Amino acid sequence: MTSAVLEVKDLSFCYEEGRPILQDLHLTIREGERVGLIGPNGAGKTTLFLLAGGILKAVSGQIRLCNQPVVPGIFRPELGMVFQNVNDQLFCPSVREDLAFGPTNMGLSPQEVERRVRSASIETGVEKLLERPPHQLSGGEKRMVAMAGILAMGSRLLLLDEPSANLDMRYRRRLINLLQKRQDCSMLIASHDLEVLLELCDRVILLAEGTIQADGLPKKIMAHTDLMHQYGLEVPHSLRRSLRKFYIRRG
Ligand SMILES: Nc1ncnc2c1ncn2[C@@H]1O[C@H](COP(=O)(O)OP(=O)(O)OP(=O)(O)O)[C@@H](O)[C@H]1O
Repeated sequence: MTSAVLEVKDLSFCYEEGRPILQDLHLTIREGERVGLIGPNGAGKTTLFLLAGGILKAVSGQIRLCNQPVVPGIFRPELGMVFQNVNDQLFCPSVREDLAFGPTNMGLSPQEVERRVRSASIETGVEKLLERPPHQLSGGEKRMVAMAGILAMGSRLLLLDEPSANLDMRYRRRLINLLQKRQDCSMLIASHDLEVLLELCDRVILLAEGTIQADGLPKKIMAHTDLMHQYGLEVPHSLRRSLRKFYIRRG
C-alpha cells in the first residue's frame, strides 16, 4: 500500500461552542490518490481544508501531513491549497510575484524560483498574464493563477476548493486536463460540480452532519439516489443516463 500524505484522526472542530462542525473525523489520503469531497452547503468541507492547511486550529484530534504533524501557522509547502474565493490568496502587485511567493518562501534560489514560475505559468496557460496585477484578472484567470502558484511550490497534496466554479467550458476543460496529467500529486477536491469529480477522482467522500457518511468509488456513491437525496445532493446527469440504460436493458 502507498504511504499516506494526509492522515486525520479523531478530528473535531467548532467555530462557536455548542455548534460542532466536524466530529471525530477520520480520513487518510494516500500518495497519488485523487479524492472528491462532496456534501451539502455548510457541511464543513472548506473548514476541513483550513484545518489541514494549518489555518484553523482543531478543538481535538490530530492531522499529519507527509508524516509530520500540522502545526497551525507553520508554512508547509507540501500542501498547496486553492481557496474557494481566490481573491483571498492573490495579494502581490503582479502575477509573477504571486507565483514566486511560495517558492521564494521555501528558500529556493532566484534562478530556481524563476524556472518554476515559468514552468507553472506555461502548464496552466497563464504565461501571458505574468506582468498583470492579479486583481484585474477575470475569475477564471485568477483561478488558473492560483493553480499555477501551488504547482510552482511542487506541493505533493493539492486541496482544491470548488476549482471549477465560475469557469467557462474552455477553462474548465483546461483545468481537468491539467489535473489529469498531474499523476505525481495527491488531491482532495471539494466540489458541487460532480461531473468534474467523476472525470478526475478514483474515490469520493461524502461529508455531512460533521462526519463521513460514505467513502468509496465515485460512480457507486454518486449513483446512490437515496444517499444523495438524503444529504441534499443530486445524482449527476451522466450517471442518471447510465442508470436509465441499465433499467431499460433489464426491462
Ligand atoms: N468563520 C466562521 N465563523 C462561524 N461559522 C463559520 C465560519 N466559517 C464557516 N462557518 C460555518 O461553518 C459551517 C461549515 O462551513 P464550510 O464553509 O466549511 O462548509 P462547506 O461544506 O465548505 O460549504 P459550501 O459547500 O457551501 O462551500 C457553516 O455552517 C458555516 O456557516
